Amino acid sequence: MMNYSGYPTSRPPGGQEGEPTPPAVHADDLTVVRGPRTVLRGLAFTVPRGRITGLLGPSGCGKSTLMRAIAGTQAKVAGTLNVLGRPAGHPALRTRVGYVTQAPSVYADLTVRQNLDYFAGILAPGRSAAGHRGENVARAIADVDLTTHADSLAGNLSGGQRSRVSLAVALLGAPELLVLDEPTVGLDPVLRRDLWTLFHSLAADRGTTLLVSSHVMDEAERCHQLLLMREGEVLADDTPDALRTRTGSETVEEAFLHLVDEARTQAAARTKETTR
Ligand SMILES: Nc1ncnc2c1ncn2[C@@H]1O[C@H](COP(=O)(O)OP(=O)(O)OP(=O)(O)O)[C@@H](O)[C@H]1O
Repeated sequence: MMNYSGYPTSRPPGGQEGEPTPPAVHADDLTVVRGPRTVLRGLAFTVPRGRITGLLGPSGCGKSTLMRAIAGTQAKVAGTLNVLGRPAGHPALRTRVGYVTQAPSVYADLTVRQNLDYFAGILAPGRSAAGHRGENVARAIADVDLTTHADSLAGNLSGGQRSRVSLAVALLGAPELLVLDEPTVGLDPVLRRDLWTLFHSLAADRGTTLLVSSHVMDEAERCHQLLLMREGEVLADDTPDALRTRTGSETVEEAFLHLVDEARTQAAARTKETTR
């Protein structure tokens, strides 16, 4: 059943039947300060559930900072930032949100399987969960296509393979929201395509929401929804099709450039207005 906002209605844990399911992420007037700089300024956007939202923008525009805020690891976050209906960083979100940083976080002196066994043991400790843990570990390794490397030391893998071990760790708990910071950077085209196929099957078959950052505009075409960022602000929050149509562009890259020019013109007009 859909409600007026386009979100399905269901009974959220502890909620009333018929209440709308909150979006995966809802931000309003979100501001983040890092050191002396305001890195994110007054952001307002929504990330829908069960879809792939691409977070795109040039290097340094604030993508990682926004992802850290959503994952609850960023200090000095002001404004509204709700994740799966709770304030970002809420302890109840720990098992519901998977976050993969740009730097792979795996133990180099353990094999792929040992890394996953270790994290699976933290998620579901105890002897009685051993069978379940084994299944989850095998599934996560297969998901990221590392079955043939399961017994290799993580330290002996390539950078791209290590990133996929990190992704497999995040998949272990079957999170409702996966926040992936530049997961395809440095991967060859075949692996990039395979990862995008995995992202689509996670969304379609498991209902997972994915927020995927990239500074490569052609990856935008693979997303259901886009958040285009520039210099700490959201330029657009729309589908690739709508963005292309609205700006009369052939590609999302062209649409992005169009929006940048539009924002510059508006900023110049505002400056002229205030100096009059
Ligand atoms: N610890 C910090 N103190 C002050 N400023 C910081 C800090 N970390 C990042 N910044 C600044 O915040 C801005 C946003 O950084 P962020 O890493 O979020 O960008 P990004 O879009 O993810 O870039 P990239 O694609 O290169 O990873 C940058 O201008 C960066 O210089």
